[in-house]
Amino acid sequence: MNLILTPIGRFLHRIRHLLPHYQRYRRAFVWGFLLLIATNASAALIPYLMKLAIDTLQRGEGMTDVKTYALLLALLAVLTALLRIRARTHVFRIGREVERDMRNLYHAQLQDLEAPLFDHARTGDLVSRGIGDITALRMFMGPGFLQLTNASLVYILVLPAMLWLNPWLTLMALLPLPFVVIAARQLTKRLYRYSRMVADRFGGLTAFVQESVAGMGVIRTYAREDAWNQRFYEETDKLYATQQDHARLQGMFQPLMLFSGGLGAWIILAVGGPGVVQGNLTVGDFVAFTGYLTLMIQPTVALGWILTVMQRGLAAIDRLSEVLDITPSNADHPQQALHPEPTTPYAIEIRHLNFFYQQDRRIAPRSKEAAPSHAVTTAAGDGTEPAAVQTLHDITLTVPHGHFVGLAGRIGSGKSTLLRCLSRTYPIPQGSLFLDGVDLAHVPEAQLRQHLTMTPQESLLFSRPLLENLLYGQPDEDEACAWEAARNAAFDEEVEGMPQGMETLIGERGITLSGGQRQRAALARALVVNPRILLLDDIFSSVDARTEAHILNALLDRPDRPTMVMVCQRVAALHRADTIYLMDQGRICETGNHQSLMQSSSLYQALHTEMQRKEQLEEMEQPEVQP
Ligand SMILES: Nc1ncnc2c1ncn2[C@@H]1O[C@H](COP(=O)(O)OP(=O)(O)OP(=O)(O)O)[C@@H](O)[C@H]1O
Repeated sequence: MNLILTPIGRFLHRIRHLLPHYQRYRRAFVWGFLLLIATNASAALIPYLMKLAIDTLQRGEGMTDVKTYALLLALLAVLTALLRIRARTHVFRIGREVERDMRNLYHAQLQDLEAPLFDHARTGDLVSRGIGDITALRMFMGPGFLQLTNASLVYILVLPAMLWLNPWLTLMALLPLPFVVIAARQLTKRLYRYSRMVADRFGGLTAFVQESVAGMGVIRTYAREDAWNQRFYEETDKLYATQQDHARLQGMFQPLMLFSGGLGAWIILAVGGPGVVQGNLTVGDFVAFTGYLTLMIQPTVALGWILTVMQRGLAAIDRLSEVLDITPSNADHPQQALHPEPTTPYAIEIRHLNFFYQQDRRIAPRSKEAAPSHAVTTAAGDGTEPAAVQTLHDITLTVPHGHFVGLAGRIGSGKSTLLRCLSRTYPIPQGSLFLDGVDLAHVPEAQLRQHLTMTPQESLLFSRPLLENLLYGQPDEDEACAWEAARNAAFDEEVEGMPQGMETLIGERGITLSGGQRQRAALARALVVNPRILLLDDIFSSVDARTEAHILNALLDRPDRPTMVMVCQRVAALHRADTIYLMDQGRICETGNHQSLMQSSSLYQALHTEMQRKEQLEEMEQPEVQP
C-alpha cells in the first residue's frame, strides 16, 4: 500500500499548485473526458462497421445492407470528426483558463515577495518563469491532458475489440509494446532533465536580454558591444546545445514508435494473412484489425510528444513552485491593527535592532531532480541557511510624533538599511520596531502602507501618465490632489510646462524625466498618500540645495506635518532636524541636534564641513537654480 501511495503522494505534492485548478475546473475536465470517450468510441466503431460491410460483401449478400453500412460509416465519420473538434476545443480552453489563472497567481505572488529575493533573483529569470513556464503548463493541462487521455482511451477501447476479434493475433500484434514501454521509461527521466535545463537556460537568456536592454547605455559608453554580443552568443550556443540534446532524444522516440506500429502491421499481415487464406479469419476481421492497429499507432507515435510535454510541464511546475512556495517572513505573525489616533508619545520606537543581510539568497532547486520544498536556497543549492552579514548593530532610538529626524553618516554606514527596516521592505525581527507602540512585525500590510510611506533613493515611476503615477497610492483622489502634492514637491511649474501636463506619458522607469524631476515626482506621489510617517532616503540628491531647502521648509512648516525620518546629505536639512542620529558602521554613534553635535562630535563636524564644501561647489557650477 505504502509503495503505491508514496509515488502518487509525491506526484500530488509536486503538482500541488495545480490541484486547485483541477478542483475548480473539475466539471470541465469531466465533460472533456466524456467527450473524448464519445470521440474514441465513435472512432472505434468504424473498423467494426468496415468488418461487417466486408463480411457482408464476401458472403455475397444484398447491396441494401452494404449501402446501409456505407451510410452508417459516413455518418460515423462525420460524428467522430464533430466530436473530436468539440473535445479538442473544450480541452484546449481548459488549458487556456489554467494558464490565465496561473499567470494571475504568479503575478500576485511576485507582489508578495520580499526585497531580499529580488536582490538575488534575476529579473529575466522571474519573467521567463511567468511567461515560458506557464505556457508549458498550459500545454501540460490542455493538449497534454488531451493526448494522454486520448492515448489511454484508445488502448482501453480498442484493445478489448481486438481481443474479441482474435486474441492470438492481438497478442502477436502487440508484441512490440513492452519494448515501447521500456524505451519510454528510459527516456522519461532524461527528457525531464533536458526540459529543466532548457527552461533554466532560457530563463538565463531572458535575464541576459533584460540586462542588455536596461544596460544599453553603459554597454555603449564603454564600447563593449562586441564583447557583450560574444557573451550573448555563448549563452545562445549553450541553449542551442541543450535544445539539440532535447530534440535528439525526442527525435529518437517518434521513429521508434512508428517502427513498433509498422512491426505490428507486418505481424498482422504475416500471421493474419495466412489465417485469411486458411479460413480462420474473415477478410472483414483482417481489415478491422488493420483499422484498429492504425487507430492505436497514432497515439503510440504521439507518446514521444506526450512525454515531452509532460516532462516540460513538470519542469515548469517545479520552477514555478520554487517561487510560489515562498512565504513572506511575517506571514505567521499575529496581526495587530494600528490605533487611528496616537496612543504613545512616540510615533516610532526602535529597541536594540540588529539586522543582517542574507548573502546569495537565490531561487533554485535543492537538487538536480527538483525536490518538492525548496524555494529559497544558497548558491551551493543545498538549502542550508545562506550566509548573513550584520549591517545594523543594536540600534535604539525614539521619534516623537511630528518630529523631523535626520539620519547622517558616511557612505555605507547603514542609513538606508535602517529606513528599509522601518518601512518593512526587508524582513524585520519581532520586538525591535514599534509604530505607535504596536510591533511593526504585526501590523497588517495594507494598514502599514496607509500610515507609513517610504521614498527610496532610486524611485521608480511607471510607464503611465504622470497623473496616474502621482495618484498611485490613492487612485480615488482627484487631479486637484495631484496638483497640490506636485506644488508641495516644487514640481508643479515643470508639469505645467509639459505639453500634456498631468497627462504626459512617462517613459519606462521614469526615463523621460530628469533625475531631479523623478525624485520630486516620487515625493509628490508619497505626499498624495498623506501618511502619518514619511521616510525619505536621500531623495534630493539630484535636486539643487536651494530647491531641497524650499521643499523641506514648506513641508516642515505645515501644521499637519507628518513624522519624518530622512537621510540628510545637505546642511539645511540637518539644521532643521529636531534630532540627528549619526551613524557609523551600522551603529548610532551620536545623537543630538545640529548645535549640540557641532560641539560634541568630531565626525559630525567633519561631515558638516564636507557637505558645506560640496554645496558651495554645486552653487558655483550651477548659478541658475530653481526657486
Ligand atoms: N541589499 C543588500 N544586500 C546586501 N548588502 C547590502 C544591501 N544593501 C546594502 N548592503 C550593505 O549594507 C551596508 C550599509 O548600506 P546602506 O545602503 O544602508 O548604507 P548608507 O549609509 O545608506 O549608504 P549611502 O549613504 O551610500 O546610501 C553596506 O556595506 C552595503 O554594502
